[in-house]
Amino acid sequence: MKAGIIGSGSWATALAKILTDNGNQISWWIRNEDTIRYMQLRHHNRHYLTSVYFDTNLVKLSSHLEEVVAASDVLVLAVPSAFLEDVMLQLSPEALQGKKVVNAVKGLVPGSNLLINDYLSDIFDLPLEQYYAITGPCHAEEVANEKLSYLTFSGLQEAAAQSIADMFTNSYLQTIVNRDVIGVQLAAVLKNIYALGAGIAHGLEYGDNFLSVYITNCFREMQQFLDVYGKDHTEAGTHNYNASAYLGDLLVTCYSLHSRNRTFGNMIGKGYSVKAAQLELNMIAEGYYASKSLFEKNMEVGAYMPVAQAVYTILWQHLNPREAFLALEKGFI
Ligand SMILES: NC(=O)c1ccc[n+]([C@@H]2O[C@H](COP(=O)([O-])OP(=O)(O)OC[C@H]3O[C@@H](n4cnc5c(N)ncnc54)[C@H](O)[C@@H]3O)[C@@H](O)[C@H]2O)c1
Ligand SMILES: O=P(O)(O)OC[C@H](O)CO
Repeated sequence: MKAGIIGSGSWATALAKILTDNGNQISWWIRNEDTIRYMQLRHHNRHYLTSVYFDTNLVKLSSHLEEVVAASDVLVLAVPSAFLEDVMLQLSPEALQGKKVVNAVKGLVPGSNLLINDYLSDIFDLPLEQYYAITGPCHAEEVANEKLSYLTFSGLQEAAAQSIADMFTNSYLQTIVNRDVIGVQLAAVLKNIYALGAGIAHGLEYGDNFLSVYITNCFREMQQFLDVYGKDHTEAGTHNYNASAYLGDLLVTCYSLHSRNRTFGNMIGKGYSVKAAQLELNMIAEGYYASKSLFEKNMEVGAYMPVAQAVYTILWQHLNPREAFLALEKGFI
């Protein structure tokens, strides 16, 4: 299977490393011509994971999206959710016909608040059977350093999910395959919101004891949301909450210093404005967009989500973080 990657941030670069380390030839869509020229000359991405060098014989770079999509059987999406719609709308509605689309984005489409599979189904008529999700606790920076990591590949077509996972499996990357393609995506969206909240707590100088209680309550809230959501969306299926795509990703994003969401939240807890934190981070914290999308989505779902709601209200309605956390403290078990 010929693989294509859409995006040039940290995660796209990490996934390109894994695929090319395994000897796969890839087509890679990079938006910026200067970044392409730099990579052709210097063999690494000048902005993200700069220590990762590529065998340029294995990498075909292009800023023409249609070209990359046409050349790929398996298309990996790794653009932050806030830009995904702008990127995908460059394609014709037939462009994804017959393709396997592998979503590595941990987010909802801002505005419509759709899961990526629902968005691709609406715009490109992509059946869920051709759609796969990559989730799990995995920071691009650790992939760059070849530290042992685990990724989960989910899809209704388990055999195809397995063959995609096999393209990524190697000595530093273990893969897990399941059919829970909706649940793992929602868990990934939620954990970004909770990690941002963990960062806020850290910025407010709560300690490790509180953080462990906070994460416990977030994990329960995540399950409550998925349980309520699943009642109206039977395709959501059953979820193994103790698997690494659920609990593991929540833990790594709340605890790791690599986490963009935690770092962003930490600045908010310390008193930065959203704008100032965005400028300082210079990377995308998905939890910021997710908090709004999830808040709106939950108006229909109706799950009890005090933590996600507090994060949304702090970021989007200027609620004082200290006051929000004082209110949360009382409800934790
Ligand atoms: N970084 C990780 O460790 C990691 C791990 C798993 C999943 N993810 C997910 O991967 C996705 C991508 O995140 P990332 O960490 O690679 O982001 P990043 O912050 O490293 O990169 C941001 C990317 O967005 C691009 N960009 C900026 N403005 C744009 C625009 N207007 N249009 C199109 N692209 C634009 C930049 O060129 C860059 O490629 C997110 O959904 C994230 O949750 C990231
Ligand atoms: O750096 P974060 O917080 O965006 O998280 C990245 C990955 O989703 C961790 O699995």
